[in-house]
Amino acid sequence: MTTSAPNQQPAPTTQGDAPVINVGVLGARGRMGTEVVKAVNDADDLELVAMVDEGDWLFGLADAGTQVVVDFTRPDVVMDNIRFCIDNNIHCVVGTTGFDESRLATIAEWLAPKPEVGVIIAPNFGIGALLLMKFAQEAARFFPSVEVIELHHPNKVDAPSGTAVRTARLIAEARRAAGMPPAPDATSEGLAGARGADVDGVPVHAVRLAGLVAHQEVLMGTSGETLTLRHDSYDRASFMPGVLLAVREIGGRPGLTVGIEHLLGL
Ligand SMILES: NC(=O)C1=CN([C@@H]2O[C@H](COP(=O)(O)OP(=O)(O)OC[C@H]3O[C@@H](n4cnc5c(N)ncnc54)[C@H](OP(=O)(O)O)[C@@H]3O)[C@@H](O)[C@H]2O)C=CC1
Ligand SMILES: O=C(O)C1=N[C@H](C(=O)O)C[C@H](O)C1
Repeated sequence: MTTSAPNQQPAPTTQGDAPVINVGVLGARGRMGTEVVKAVNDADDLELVAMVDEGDWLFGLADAGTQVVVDFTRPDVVMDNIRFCIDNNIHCVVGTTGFDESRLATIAEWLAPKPEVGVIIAPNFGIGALLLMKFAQEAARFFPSVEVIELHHPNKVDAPSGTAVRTARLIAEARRAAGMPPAPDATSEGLAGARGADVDGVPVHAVRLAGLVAHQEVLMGTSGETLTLRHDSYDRASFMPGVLLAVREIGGRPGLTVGIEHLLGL
C-alpha cells in the first residue's frame, strides 16, 4: 500500500478466477475511513493500494494504480476529489454527504466524456436504513402527516443528515405521485427552528447527542393512529457490506448512480 508509487498502472492480480480490485480510501483516517480500510484489508478480492487524508497528494491514488476510490471525507472537499478521480479514470464510491441536484448535474457533466467511469453517490450504505427509506415511501400515501427525525453522534459536520434529506425527498415524491396535498400540520413556530428544516415540504429535525452513532425515525400520522419507522446504526461496521458491494459492482456500472438500492435489488 502506498500513496507515492511510480506513475504506472500495475497489472491487476487475481484471487481465484476473479481479478483483485485495487482500492484507494479518501478520508482514510476518519471515523468511516478507518472502518473501510479494515473492511478492504479483510476482503480477499480487494487490495488496499492507497490511503489519502487532508494534505496528502491525490496523485498518489493514480500512481498506486487505484481502480476504485472510496470517499468518506467532507462535503466541502468531495467535489474536487470526484473531479480528480473522473479525470484519472478511477471509479468513485462516495459516502460523503452534501449532494443536491446541482452537484449531481455537475458530476454527470464531468462523466459525459468518460463513458467507462462509474460514480456511485450513496447517502447511506446501511441495509436497514435503505429498507426504512423504502418502507417510508410505501407508507407515505396513507398518512397526511409526516415528520423525519435524525439523531447522530455530536461530531457530525452536517445537519440535517444526507439520509434524512433523501428520505424526506423520497416521501415527498411518493406523496406527489399519490396526488396528496401538502401536510395539513401547523408550520408556525414561536422560536425559529422549532418546527425543523423544511425539506420538500417535510419537516426534518436533527438531534446531536453523545453516545449516538447514526439513527433515524420517520413519524407518520392520520386520524387516530400513527406509524413510526426507526433505524439504528450502533456501529460503523453496519455500513461496510454496502460499501464493499458498491466497490465490487461499480466496474460494471458506468455513469452516475445515486443510492445503492438497485445494487441490492430494492
Ligand atoms: N453514506 C454513508 O453510509 C455514511 C456517510 N457518512 C458521511 O461520510 C462523511 C465522513 O464522515 P466521518 O468519517 O464521520 O468524518 P470524519 O471527520 O471522521 O472523517 C473525514 C476524514 O476526511 C479527511 N479529509 C478532510 N479533507 C480531506 C481531503 N481534502 N482529502 C482527503 N481526506 C480529507 C479528514 O482528515 P482531517 O481530520 O485530517 O481533516 C478525516 O480523516 C460525512 O459526510 C458523513 O456524513 C458517514 C457515515 C455513513
Ligand atoms: O455522519 C454520519 O455519521 C452519517 N452520515 C450519513 C448521513 O448524513 O446520512 C449516513 C449516516 O447517517 C451516518
